[in-house]
Amino acid sequence: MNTKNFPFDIGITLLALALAAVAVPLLQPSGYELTVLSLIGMYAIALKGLDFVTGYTGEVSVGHAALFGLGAYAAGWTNLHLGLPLALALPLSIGAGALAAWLISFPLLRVNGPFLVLTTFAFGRIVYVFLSQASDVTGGQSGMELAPEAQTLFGHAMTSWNFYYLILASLALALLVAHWIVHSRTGRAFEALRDSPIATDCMGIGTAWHKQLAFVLSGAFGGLAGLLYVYSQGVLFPDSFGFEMSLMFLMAALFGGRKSTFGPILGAAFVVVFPDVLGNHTTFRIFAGLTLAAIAASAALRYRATGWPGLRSMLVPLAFALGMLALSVWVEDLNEHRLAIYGAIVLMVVSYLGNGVMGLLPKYVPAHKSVPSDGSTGIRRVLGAPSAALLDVRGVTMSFGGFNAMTDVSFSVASGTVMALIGPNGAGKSTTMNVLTALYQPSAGAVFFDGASLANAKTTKIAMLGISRTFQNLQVFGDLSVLDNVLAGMHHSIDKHANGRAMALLETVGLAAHAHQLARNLSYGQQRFLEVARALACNPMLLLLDEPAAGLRGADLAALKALILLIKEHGIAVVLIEHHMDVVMELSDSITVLNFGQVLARGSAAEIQANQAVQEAYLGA
Ligand SMILES: Nc1ncnc2c1ncn2[C@@H]1O[C@H](COP(=O)(O)OP(=O)(O)OP(=O)(O)O)[C@@H](O)[C@H]1O
Repeated sequence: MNTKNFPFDIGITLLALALAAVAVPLLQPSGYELTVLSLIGMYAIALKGLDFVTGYTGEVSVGHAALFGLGAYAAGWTNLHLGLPLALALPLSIGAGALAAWLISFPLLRVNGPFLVLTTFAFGRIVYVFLSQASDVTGGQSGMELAPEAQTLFGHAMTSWNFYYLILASLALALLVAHWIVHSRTGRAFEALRDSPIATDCMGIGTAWHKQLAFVLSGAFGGLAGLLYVYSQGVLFPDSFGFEMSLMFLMAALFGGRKSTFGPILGAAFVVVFPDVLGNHTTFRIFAGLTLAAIAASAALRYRATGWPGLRSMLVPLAFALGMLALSVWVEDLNEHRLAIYGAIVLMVVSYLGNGVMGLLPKYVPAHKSVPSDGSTGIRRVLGAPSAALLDVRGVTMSFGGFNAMTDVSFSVASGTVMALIGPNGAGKSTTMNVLTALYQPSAGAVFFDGASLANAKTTKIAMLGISRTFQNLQVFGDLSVLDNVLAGMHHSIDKHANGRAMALLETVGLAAHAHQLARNLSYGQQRFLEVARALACNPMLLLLDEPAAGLRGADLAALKALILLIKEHGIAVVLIEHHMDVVMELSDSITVLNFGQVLARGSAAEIQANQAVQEAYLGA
């Protein structure tokens, strides 16, 4: 990804912020209006932080307000008790948010789904109870009030204008930093782990570390927003950082739109301004009219792009916007229905506009600078002397609660050769691959790779040592582009030549024309080839292919055979699990047959074909 070319999203957002800086004085806002704008800015920074977690790694946090609060209280406390000027508390607030997020990330790593949400909830509660009960430190429910000098810049009074510009500048900076992070290999890793944690680990990227990093970043951004909050408000109350606030952050993040630069600003504006909009008849009518216009325009654009299916997806939002306009015209007193309308709007956006309000805009696809292939195959040749037993599996037993999926399995694979692992369904072939990549720890036996034992080696370490794999149940990173899937495989070797080499790999597997497409839009067969390209991007010495020909026919099957031979020519050892016997017999230098978790036979293709026991157990069938 090219971080020097600002795409549309960040460019437009920064331009909008710059225009706001120029235009707001012309509108002669009141102090109150400036305070509202400043609040939107602060919340947008906190929301951008939350987006690392919700948007990029795909987790849900309902404890974000606690990080915001800790940043605010850390600065407030040091100002009150140690006299540290708030203007100098920046590292402290960012550090407090980041540290708390790092600590909570340890229990979060152990859980998923609803348990993860509950853990963030519990964290938020603990922080809230601390802020509201530890009166000696935080002032408890009576709050923490700072001296007026605290809100100065080294003695110079700060006006609401000063705060407005300070927050605008901080927001621009926060958006730029976030943009830089999500467009780096780290951002790619966040998205990879969201789509397939197993594949992420198997490419050596490290799911756990990147998940923690996303939480730490969300804490750092939350802490920064907290500092701006205490600096501009001068007082802190625990209720500003409780569960309701966390929920509001989450709602605003989803409302504005995930993974969008402008989304957090829209989300923040919605939660700050909308209660006022609803309180006034005229403003609500204007809002309802503008909403209908925006949804109608978006529906028209979708109709033009994709015809009836595009329009159909917008019918419910259109009906909703019409209903809201009718309501704003006919119902006199909206005040008592305020909360219901608020809830209905959130429900609508979250359920029917998957990408939030920003999803209403036509998808902007930046013109990709087509990076040419570097002209090679993209496959890294294995250097050094070939090894007769690059992979040496010795007496491995893998037991699941008393059931042995593998019993005393031994085989070895030489560099630059193809060894097929065949056998009936349930024979233990995929289990073997899972043991080789440390997704399972064997109950007995040992695995040696390139002369060293893999005992206790983690999945990511094994990838770094030179073993990469594909998956029987496809594990592509669906929401990344095809090119980014391959670049994710180069996580540890990324350099300025990476794009050219990734394109070369895509050319080698026949997917160069699809480089900028989302991987999930590829056909099943194309995704199989993409997994091979991604695994090759990790520079393996040993490649494990789990049923690469499943679902392939005709020309694709021939292309796969040629590809496996090419891989072998580069000195890479291949373990091939396959049910297509023509592929196995044509390509294999040796074959190991598994049956009920045990090695039934070993030998060349001819020997295996002639083996009576194999005939009976597998080939005959
Ligand atoms: N995590 C697990 N827990 C319990 N049993 C498991 C687990 N993983 C695999 N097994 C069992 O181990 C046996 C071997 O499964 P495995 O997936 O390795 O077979 P396979 O040879 O790859 O089959 P197929 O050709 O159908 O993919 C099966 O009986 C399976 O149910």
